Amino acid sequence: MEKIDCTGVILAGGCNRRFPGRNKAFQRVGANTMLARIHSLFSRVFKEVILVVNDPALFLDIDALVVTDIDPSQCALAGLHAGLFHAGFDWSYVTACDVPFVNEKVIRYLFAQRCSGKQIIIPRSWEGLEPLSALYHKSCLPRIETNLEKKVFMIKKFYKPERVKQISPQTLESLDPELRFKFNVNTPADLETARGMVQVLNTGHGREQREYV
Ligand SMILES: Nc1nc2c(ncn2[C@@H]2O[C@H](COP(=O)(O)OP(=O)(O)OP(=O)(O)O)[C@@H](O)[C@H]2O)c(=O)[nH]1
Repeated sequence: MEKIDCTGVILAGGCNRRFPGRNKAFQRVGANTMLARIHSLFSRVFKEVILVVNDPALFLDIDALVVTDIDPSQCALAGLHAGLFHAGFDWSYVTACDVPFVNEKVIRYLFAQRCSGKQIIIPRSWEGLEPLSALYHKSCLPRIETNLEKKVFMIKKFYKPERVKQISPQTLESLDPELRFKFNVNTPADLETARGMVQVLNTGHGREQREYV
């Protein structure tokens, strides 16, 4: 399938406080690190991939535009801001480096839902909106900047409801039945859960293994 005119933004500048001593981006789920899983899918789907970090020295090997936060607030909103600021396309799909099961069908569906008047196309799971698996238009930048200045860091707080298009959990389940695309790893226990979610199928030759993610 063709790559889409959209930037894939991966946020990887967090403090990993609930994952002490290790950087979540480099933890393995299945055969690859979480970051490598996301980057590999993004490189297939998007014409541009941006990684937003606070310590670029950790990410020298990755084939993506690596940028740092512009705002010093140290929160995911600051990462979203830098990602949209540097994006070469109007629309960006934004996710976090600790979301190992990004889903191409969900991404392409969200992209197809763009319409005039909307600045955010966002999945709604059974738990609520999923701001770190959503599509944002560059025109969100001024409201993000205002909230960063006001120190209102919760991402959803900058949304203007009439500019947001929500995608229902029922629709999402038709694309990703277990809504894995939004599973995120905060703790070592979450990492073990993610590893358990990777189903490995022995094909009969006993050697070749395929992951279903
Ligand atoms: N670029 C950038 N990304 C961030 C920043 N803070 C968090 N993120 C990313 O946003 C995503 C969600 O972050 P959180 O889970 O809220 O924070 P975290 O640092 O990963 O983990 P905790 O410290 O345990 O809360 C993760 O991918 C982080 O790497 C930041 O200041 N800058």
